Amino acid sequence: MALVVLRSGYARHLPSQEASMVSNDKNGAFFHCPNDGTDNLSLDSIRKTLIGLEDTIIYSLIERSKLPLNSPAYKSSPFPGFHGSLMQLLVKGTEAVQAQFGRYQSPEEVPFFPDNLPPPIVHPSQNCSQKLPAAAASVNVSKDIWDFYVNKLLPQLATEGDDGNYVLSVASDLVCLQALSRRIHYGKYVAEVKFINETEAYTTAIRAQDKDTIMNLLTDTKVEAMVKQRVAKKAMVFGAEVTLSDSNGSNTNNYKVEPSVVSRLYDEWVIPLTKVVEVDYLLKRLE
Ligand SMILES: C=C(O[C@@H]1C=C(C(=O)O)C=C[C@H]1O)C(=O)O
Repeated sequence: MALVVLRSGYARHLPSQEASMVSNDKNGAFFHCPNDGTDNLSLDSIRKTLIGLEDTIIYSLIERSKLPLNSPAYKSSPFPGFHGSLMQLLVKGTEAVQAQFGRYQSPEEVPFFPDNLPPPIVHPSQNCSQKLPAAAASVNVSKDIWDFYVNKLLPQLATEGDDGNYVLSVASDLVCLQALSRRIHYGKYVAEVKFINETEAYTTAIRAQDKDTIMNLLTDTKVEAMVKQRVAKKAMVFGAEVTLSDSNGSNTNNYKVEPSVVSRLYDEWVIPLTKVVEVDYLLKRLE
């Protein structure tokens, strides 16, 4: 059985055979477009997308910080037919539904549980989602993202405690994980543009499988410094506690998520993993 969204907008479960015949022509409006409309690749347009994703990531962290840690949701406990944590169960199930709507047809959307995902019944429209060479498909740092999120970031975000809201907590975790993953795997587009802009230099380094040279070619320390400064500032602005009592309307000592947590997140994880994605993509670019 597969979940099908009909032209009428209603969703129905159909036998898989019938579901795979659902058309996704233009009139059917079943099309997928990266919400930034990346029809043409340029470093500026991609960087603009990454800046937009900073907002998405920071807002998602602020939402998660409203709930306590709820640690039982991350411990392995037997569920009928599934041995894993509540978080793993919810992420796996959500990804299975989203896969049917074509979520993982874009190179920047990488599932955390790629095995046995159902086939898409909705495919991206050709006229607006950017296609990358085949090398992009196998570049995947999801495990690293999951590990740092659960083991390093979450304890800094959520206060100790258990209010039993496990499903709300893990649903909020998934929003954070998908935003972080999208930002980091956007490194594939960055790498492609850098390859196009400096094909000869990258080709020589790729042919020599020279990771250090590739890393040096793609690193822009000025941009990285600006990114870290900007995300800390956004955390201050987005996470400021607004009060009606004091003169300037906000209590500047109390942020929903510590700005230093966000800038360290980028410094220690988001930027390094984005660059790992860029290097891994480029090493495969000439295959
Ligand atoms: C993403 C880019 O590539 C690298 C990674 C960056 C990041 O993750 O913020 C910033 C600059 C580069 O070192 C880029 O050049 O914009």
